[in-house]
Amino acid sequence: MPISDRNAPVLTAAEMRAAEAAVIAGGVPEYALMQRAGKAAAEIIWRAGAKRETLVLCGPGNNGGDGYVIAKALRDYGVPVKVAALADPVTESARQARAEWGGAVEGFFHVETHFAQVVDALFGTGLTRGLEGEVAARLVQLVEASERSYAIDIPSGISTDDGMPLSAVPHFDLCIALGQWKRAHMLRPATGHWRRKHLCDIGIPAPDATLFRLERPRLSPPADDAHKYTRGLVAAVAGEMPGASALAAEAAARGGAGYVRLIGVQSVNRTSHAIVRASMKNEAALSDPRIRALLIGPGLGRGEAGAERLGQALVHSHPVVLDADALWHLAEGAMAALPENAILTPHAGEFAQIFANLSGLDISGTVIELAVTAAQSSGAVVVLKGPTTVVAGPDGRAVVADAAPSWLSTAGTGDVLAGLCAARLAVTGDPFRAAAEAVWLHGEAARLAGPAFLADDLLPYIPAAIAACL
Ligand SMILES: NC(=O)C1=CN([C@@H]2O[C@H](COP(=O)(O)OP(=O)(O)OC[C@H]3O[C@@H](n4cnc5c(N)ncnc54)[C@H](OP(=O)(O)O)[C@@H]3O)[C@@H](O)[C@H]2O)[C@H](O)CC1
Ligand SMILES: [K+]
Repeated sequence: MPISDRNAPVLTAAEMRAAEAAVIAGGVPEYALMQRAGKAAAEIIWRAGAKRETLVLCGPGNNGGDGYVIAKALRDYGVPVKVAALADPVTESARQARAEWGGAVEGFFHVETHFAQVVDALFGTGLTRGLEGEVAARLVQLVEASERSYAIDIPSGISTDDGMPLSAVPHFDLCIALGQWKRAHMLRPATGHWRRKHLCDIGIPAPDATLFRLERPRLSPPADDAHKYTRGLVAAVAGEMPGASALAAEAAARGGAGYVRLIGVQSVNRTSHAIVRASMKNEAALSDPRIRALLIGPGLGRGEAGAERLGQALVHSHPVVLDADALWHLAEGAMAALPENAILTPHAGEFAQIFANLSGLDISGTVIELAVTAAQSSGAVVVLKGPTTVVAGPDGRAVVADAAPSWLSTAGTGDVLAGLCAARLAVTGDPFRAAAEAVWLHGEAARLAGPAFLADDLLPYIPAAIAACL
């Protein structure tokens, strides 16, 4: 189940093949799908490149088959096209596509090197190993010599399921994904091999997907009769470095919570007066049954005092967001104390520290497998933060955020994200939805803030990010 109908599925190669097989079993021939794919890709290439001379590189499988369909469609648009094949077609559909192209097919190593446009239809989801050295080098040469380049489905040499290059892979202007997004379309380092990507819908639904691309969520304004408690009370517990929890608390207030209480802080410069302070000694402040989300970790400290505060905070079993130093203490053994609705927001280093030591947990794989395994083993929603952030739930669902600005790699942005997670948890009561919304709002606030911001600068952009979702 996607978290909203805006979230497109992201498939493995095997899931894509299964989805394709289901459509074929339903009566659509494979060749018809190839026609749809090739024609859709050709239209994009023609719109981008008009009548620039184009070289289409075709491999032996159905990716190559798409290439022949593209070549024919471009020729029909009046584009001067040449085709160069690495090998003869080995599938029935690719043979048919080559027959319908009907034009000359040149040798991959013998065709001239300089073309305005190059289309890579050598290998797609059927890649089983890296390209031979001289094949990869020739592909790089042809693509680099062109003015524009297009990778059909996946750049040849990129492994579909983990986004890793298995041989030298050039950089393309556009990656044209066919049917559905595949994992490589979301994962680094693959995502560094194109400037833009585009998905062509060719009528292949993906019914059983568990991984989705994070898209703009739909949010609602507060109900007509809302008051601060019905909108959600967030309690943020401070620690040794109160500035971090204050930043997170302000992000929570901007992120839609009706009331934010900052507990255990003596003095913080410049915190909004709307954020209510309370002492750690005031037990009622922490046990308050109206608390819909407890936030602890930013600036907590790794000493005894931090551990003690975490223990005090978890006693009440409020829905919780655990970040930063709270995760550090968690790694020291507090995992069992997690309440039912918990969100953990580790970056890669914290993630390794928490989950590496859990016995029997296989933490190999891409960030997707890591986050899903961690969520399933901990029973919490895991937000694995990084250049590609993954939100995973204990039920195996995950969303991947592939487009966050790299300017987010600055101190304090994690505190802002934790505050947003708490706000959305207080508002929605659903930790998976909350974390996905928070990651999107965080990325959007960063996009709006532009380059070289401080984490504090994100705060005034959060309302505009929310406005984009209403
Ligand atoms: N999924 C869909 O709905 C549609 C997909 N289309 C396109 O089809 C490809 C997938 O096609 P497939 O034939 O499964 O695979 P490829 O074309 O990617 O390549 C398979 C052949 O290549 C050989 N191979 C694999 N790796 C290498 C390598 N490094 N060097 C040389 N040869 C390689 C492989 O042979 P083996 O030796 O491994 O047995 C195959 O012969 C998908 O990406 C889409 O572009 C449809 O056209 C539309 C619907
Ligand atoms: K390709």
